[in-house]
Amino acid sequence: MQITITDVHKRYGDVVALDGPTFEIPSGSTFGVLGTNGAGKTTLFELLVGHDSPDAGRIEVGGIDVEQAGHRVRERVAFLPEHAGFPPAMTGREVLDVHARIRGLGARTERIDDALETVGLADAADRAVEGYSNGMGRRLGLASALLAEPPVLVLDEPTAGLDPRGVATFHEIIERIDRETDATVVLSSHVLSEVERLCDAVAVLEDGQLRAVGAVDELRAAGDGRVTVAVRPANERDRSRVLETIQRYGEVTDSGGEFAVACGREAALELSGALEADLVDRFEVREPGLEAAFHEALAGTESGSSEGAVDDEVVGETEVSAR
Ligand SMILES: Nc1ncnc2c1ncn2[C@@H]1O[C@H](COP(=O)(O)OP(=O)(O)OP(=O)(O)O)[C@@H](O)[C@H]1O
Repeated sequence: MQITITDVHKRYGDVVALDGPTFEIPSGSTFGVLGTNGAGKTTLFELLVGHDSPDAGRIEVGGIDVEQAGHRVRERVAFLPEHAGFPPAMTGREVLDVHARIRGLGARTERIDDALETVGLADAADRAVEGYSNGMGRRLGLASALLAEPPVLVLDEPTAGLDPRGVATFHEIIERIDRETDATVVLSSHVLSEVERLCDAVAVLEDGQLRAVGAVDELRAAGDGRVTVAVRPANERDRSRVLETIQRYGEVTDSGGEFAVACGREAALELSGALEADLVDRFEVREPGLEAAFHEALAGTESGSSEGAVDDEVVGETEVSAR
């Protein structure tokens, strides 16, 4: 089910949360909305699922205007919010049973079993939710979203706060949904590697504005050729020393205990020499990825110059297409 976002504006008091992004999310794709904290991702999702209305602009899901017919959109779109809580004394199965009834699905035992199976909670289904880990809670939220077998699944930072194993499990589940259903999956993240792995296409938001949009492959190709160096410290004790060294080479992202920095090939070589070998468990140089395109898109806007920026003609208007 295709989603179109057209010149959407939203303010909270003086804060401009969305400042006119316009792009399309192709039907059946897995689409990533990337952006740093406060970029406007959650706001966009709240509007997309009809929890709030834009001040101006239009969002259509499968040709239906969300503002005009929110109830029809909510039947088609399932939402995994960034923070979802459940009554702690209920079991996972009971939570899903209540959610199924609330949505008018009745007691669909088979569907509940399927959803639990899909998210890997079948064995924990009859345990109280209060005993679930953070990752299990997120997966229960996803199972709830899957109950209605929605054509559109909107996941707000689905892996935020999960440990590396939880992240990996979530990735596998999303990949399975992508493989086994026709659902259009829209997810937000600020972890580039995650979006690169899971998504066909991506939109980059910053300060509520669209900085780049396109198929992941196309955006990657439009990057500046910088490599990404991933470094895993050998132990907790040395993390800050390792980080201190890496920070000299660029902005560092930390995902699941592994640091990553985008830099030129020469700098990567220099960094490998600067890090004491016994402080590092893993040192990996990855070929140019989305990282470069992402930094380039944001760098061009900071300076206000076009130098080093993603060329709007090339990337900003690249037609988004599913792989
Ligand atoms: N209810 C609200 N009231 C006031 N300001 C808000 C509200 N919701 C969002 N904002 C502001 O709007 C901007 C966009 O926020 P939003 O939560 O959409 O960003 P985000 O990209 O999802 O960020 P994060 O990655 O931190 O979740 C931020 O400056 C935020 O402080």
